[in-house]
Amino acid sequence: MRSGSSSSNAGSAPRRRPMSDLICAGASASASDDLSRYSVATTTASSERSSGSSGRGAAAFLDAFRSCFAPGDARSPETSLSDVDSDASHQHSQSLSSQGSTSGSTFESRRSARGLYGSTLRNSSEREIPGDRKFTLPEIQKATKNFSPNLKIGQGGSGTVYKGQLSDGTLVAVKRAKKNMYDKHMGHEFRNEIETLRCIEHLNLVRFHGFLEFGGEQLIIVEYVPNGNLREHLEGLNGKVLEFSVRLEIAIDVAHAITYLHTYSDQPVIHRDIKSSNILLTNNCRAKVADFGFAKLAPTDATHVSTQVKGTAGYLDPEYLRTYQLTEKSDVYSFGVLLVELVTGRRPIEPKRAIVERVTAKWAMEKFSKGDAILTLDPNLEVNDATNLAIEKMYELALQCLAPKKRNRPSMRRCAEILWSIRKDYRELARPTSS
Ligand SMILES: Nc1ncnc2c1ncn2[C@@H]1O[C@H](COP(=O)(O)OP(=O)(O)OP(=O)(O)O)[C@@H](O)[C@H]1O
Repeated sequence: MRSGSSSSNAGSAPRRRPMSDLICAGASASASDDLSRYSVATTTASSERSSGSSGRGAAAFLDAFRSCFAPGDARSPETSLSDVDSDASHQHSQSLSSQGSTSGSTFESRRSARGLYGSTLRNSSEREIPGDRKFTLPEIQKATKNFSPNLKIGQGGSGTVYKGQLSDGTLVAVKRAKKNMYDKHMGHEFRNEIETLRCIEHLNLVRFHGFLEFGGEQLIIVEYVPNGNLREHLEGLNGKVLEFSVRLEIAIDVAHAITYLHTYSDQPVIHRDIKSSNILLTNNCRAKVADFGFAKLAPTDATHVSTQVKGTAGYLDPEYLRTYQLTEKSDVYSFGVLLVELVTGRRPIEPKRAIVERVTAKWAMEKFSKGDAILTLDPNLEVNDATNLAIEKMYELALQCLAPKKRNRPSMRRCAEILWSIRKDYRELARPTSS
């Protein structure tokens, strides 16, 4: 299905939104206009980005995907993961020790030249990023009741997240960086998140309000997203099962968000940490992608940037692990893992299961190849014709996203188009028939 499907996408469903909602504020052209405009920009930016899945068959993908997990491959996700994270079930972000080459230096220097990197943040006195809302430390202390433990809503690798309410009533999430004077790397990560957040605006991305650095404090103030993260929902922590149709919508929201990052924003951004705990949900279960701590601006004059490997165990692109060459396709790989997670409800790595089931994506793709995809469906979900077909199609897409070689993975834009088509078919089949 091509962009024409976006018009069928704009029909009667209650939660449907115009494409203009999905792209950067200020864009007003139709969905297909926007898609083709940015498609051209993408193609010229990088030859890598212009390559699609090239119509390869599922079997070929599966063979290649299997080889990714072949025993003895020192770079296989299983090996890498155990090296990286002995307690994979926690899925904390891991910064791998391997340092890549410096072929991304052009990219880094261009970034510096643009003033995107460090220039406004070098001094330690209080300041705000130009153009963003101005915050003061007392204001944020008041909003978070002086970082009250009762208002703590999350703990990540680089800091603690608090809920807060500004004096005008706006609810915000305040990310407070870990205080580690000796860890320059951590400061770098935190600033990276700010610099990235400044450049982007999209309905399915957590909105950036501002930044504050004062004395030893580094604070990021973003939109508060009230309904927890996707991982919590898949685990049923809020007491309700996330219905299949909602999971499909979430997949589409995330695909839109990453498509925007890769193609619509001023300079393409690679998120590098797409995972279920970074997908936040609104009360209507719309998804917003968060956590730009690892994000990197994609090079527009090269096919990749060589960089230190970062990301989360279970979601990491094996080719990036092997070559340190980062492209948008690493996010596509992580998105493939996320698709499997949405269908199965399982974490990407389940250390307590039988060996054949431990790496969820591998297990699910094997079942899919034998025609048993339905056996992998989250047991909390109802099996019917609509889900049956949708699972098959979602796995077909997941298999392409999980292709060991990035050139065989689809673009995120293509993923979104395929998911629109899956949603259309799902709705048609799920509609009650009048007898
Ligand atoms: N804007 C927000 N609104 C509501 N809750 C949030 C927001 N940002 C983060 N959280 C909550 O805080 C948790 C931790 O977020 P954070 O981005 O710091 O770390 P993480 O992604 O879990 O881990 P890491 O940073 O190590 O990858 C999230 O999983 C989410 O539950």
